[in-house]
Amino acid sequence: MAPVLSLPLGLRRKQKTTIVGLSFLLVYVVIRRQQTRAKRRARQQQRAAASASGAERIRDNSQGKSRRVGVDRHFVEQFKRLLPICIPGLASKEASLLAILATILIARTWLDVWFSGLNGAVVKAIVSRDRKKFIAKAVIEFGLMMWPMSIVNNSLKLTISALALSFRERLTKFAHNQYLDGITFYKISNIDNRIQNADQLLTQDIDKFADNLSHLYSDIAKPLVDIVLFAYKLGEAIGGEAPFYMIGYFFLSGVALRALSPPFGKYTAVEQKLEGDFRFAHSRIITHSEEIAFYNGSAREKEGVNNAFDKIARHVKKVYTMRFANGILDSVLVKYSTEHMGRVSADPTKIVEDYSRNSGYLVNLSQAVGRLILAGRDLTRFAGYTSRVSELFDVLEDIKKGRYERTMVSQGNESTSQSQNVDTNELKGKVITQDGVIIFEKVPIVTPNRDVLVKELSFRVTKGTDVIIAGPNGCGKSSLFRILGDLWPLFGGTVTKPHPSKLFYVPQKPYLALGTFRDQVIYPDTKQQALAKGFTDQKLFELLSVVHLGYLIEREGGWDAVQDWADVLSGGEKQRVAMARLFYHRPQFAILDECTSAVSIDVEGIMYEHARQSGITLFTVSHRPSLIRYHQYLLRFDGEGNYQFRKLGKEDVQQTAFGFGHGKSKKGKKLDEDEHDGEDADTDSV
Ligand SMILES: Nc1ncnc2c1ncn2[C@@H]1O[C@H](COP(=O)(O)OP(=O)(O)OP(=O)(O)O)[C@@H](O)[C@H]1O
Repeated sequence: MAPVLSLPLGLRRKQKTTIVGLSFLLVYVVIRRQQTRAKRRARQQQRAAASASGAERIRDNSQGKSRRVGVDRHFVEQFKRLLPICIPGLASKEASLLAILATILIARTWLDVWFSGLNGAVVKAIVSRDRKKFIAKAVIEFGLMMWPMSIVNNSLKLTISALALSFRERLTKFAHNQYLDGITFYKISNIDNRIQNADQLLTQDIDKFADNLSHLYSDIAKPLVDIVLFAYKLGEAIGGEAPFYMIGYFFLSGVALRALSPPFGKYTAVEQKLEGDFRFAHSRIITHSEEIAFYNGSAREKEGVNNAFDKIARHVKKVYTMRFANGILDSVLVKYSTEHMGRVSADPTKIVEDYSRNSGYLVNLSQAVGRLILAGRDLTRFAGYTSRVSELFDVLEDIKKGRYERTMVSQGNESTSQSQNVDTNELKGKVITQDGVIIFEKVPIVTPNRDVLVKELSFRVTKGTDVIIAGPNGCGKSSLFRILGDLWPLFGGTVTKPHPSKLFYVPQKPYLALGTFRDQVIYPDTKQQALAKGFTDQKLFELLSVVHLGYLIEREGGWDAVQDWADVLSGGEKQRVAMARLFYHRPQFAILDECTSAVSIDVEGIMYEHARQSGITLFTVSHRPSLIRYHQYLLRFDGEGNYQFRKLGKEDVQQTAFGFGHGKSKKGKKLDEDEHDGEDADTDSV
């Protein structure tokens, strides 16, 4: 404050020497601090490379390494990529809003200049005891001025809110287009494991990024306009020295603050991730409330959510303690240095007017420079959100291009984890689209972790030939379908299959969508699409009767009833709805993955018969030998990497078991490891 006030005006030699000396000292401290930090960072990177990935590590997509999130070149690159999404062009709504905001900010600065002048005139009127002038200035002009001031201030808030919402809308729609493009939403959480909580990123982080961006524009643009204008006005009134020294002082303070501040950008990104984990822990309790209640698992779950929360609390505590120390520094270097000063003149009343007006300019100028420096602190927080949002978009883009990255854990003497990049465009597997047939030729069944479950699988199934698939838990039965459905990458061989619209998957736990009861049966079609296919409610009722669910229409209040269907229907009812859905779609091939496990054997038989009559060829995964009778072929895995594909005979129908143990199958070898396992597949083709 005081030293700052006296610096610009009438500086003596001694004072100038002190300033130069202090500046050098400051620069020295900053450089030393940067060096220490660089060393510490290098040590941290070494440690990070040696150890497994920790929760607090921010990953660099391109290299899978830890890196500091802050206002640096990387941030600028990320920001440059996000900006065109937020502001797609000069003719866009966002560009217009920015132009309006700029106009309002200039109007606001102009009003501040007016206010400083008015302030001087009011003080002069008081000192010269000019009652008339006092009333004209302090009461009338001041009163009138409140109107434009208030309109401008509120317009500022309105425009910033509109801008934030527009940015959020652009980013959210952009993200949704990518996330829900094909099966990207599946791959982002099942194949790639760079992102843990995509929901948190899509909801909270995008919102915070948009909000920060809209404020940042005014937080930076307004002080910049203020600095130019008030520096000019002040220079006009008291000469150029004052604004020069003041800006110089704040500039040095800014450099010092930047160097001494902890990496708040990184902390923001970490905080968001921890918030995501916490939310996820709670949403799991809601999703699995019934199972948890039956197990009486509340104490265990409480431990889980409390742990997730404690991590947030510890982190936030660390951050606010650092913010406290940093805030003191901010205040000392920037905030409290924004005081006013004046200059002596001849006429006593003019002196007061000048003093008051120039003080106004000076306060405004110093506040503007101060705000600009403090905006730098907000910028580091913004860098955290930028990093999170751009990481989401990077991963989405990678997945779209067929690339994924996965941290895999290898169990050896020591359990280690390493990141692996897979570019599916470089894989040797080939897909041929052909109606009425499914052929696997030397296809390895490989998990995204590169565990080889079956080295080479070959079989051929034509339309009308139903196959039952058996094998111990974890041998790769569902994995075969994940490969068939393009969920998992095809590492080799050739798969010939009909267009995906002619394959239909019925899982053990059917998905029930939000919406009416009709929506459950026709999912993912809409009512209009169903009607276009000729499915009136009457026809749908016939399908429902096949699976013995006709009573539900009356019980639940008709086809248009909306309920939380996952809660309302029993396990068996859900599975029967899923079978009705299968009959509605009538695909060429149906993959039935333990989808009748909760259905009574008689109703199961009726459903299987109906599927055959409808011309749907079945691929059934089941541990129930009672289902053998509905199939002509058996594909049997032994859990050791071998399989058998053969025709079923009469004697098979009498079987009471598939002849496998119920234990977990042996984990496959890694894809890159040498593989010498013998393959005693007894293959047959249909
Ligand atoms: N997303 C995934 N990423 C990595 N490995 C996976 C993934 N999903 C499943 N696996 C692994 O693949 C192996 C085969 O799983 P799969 O679901 O095909 O077994 P399954 O034969 O259908 O077993 P079950 O009879 O128990 O349903 C298992 O060891 C499992 O841990």
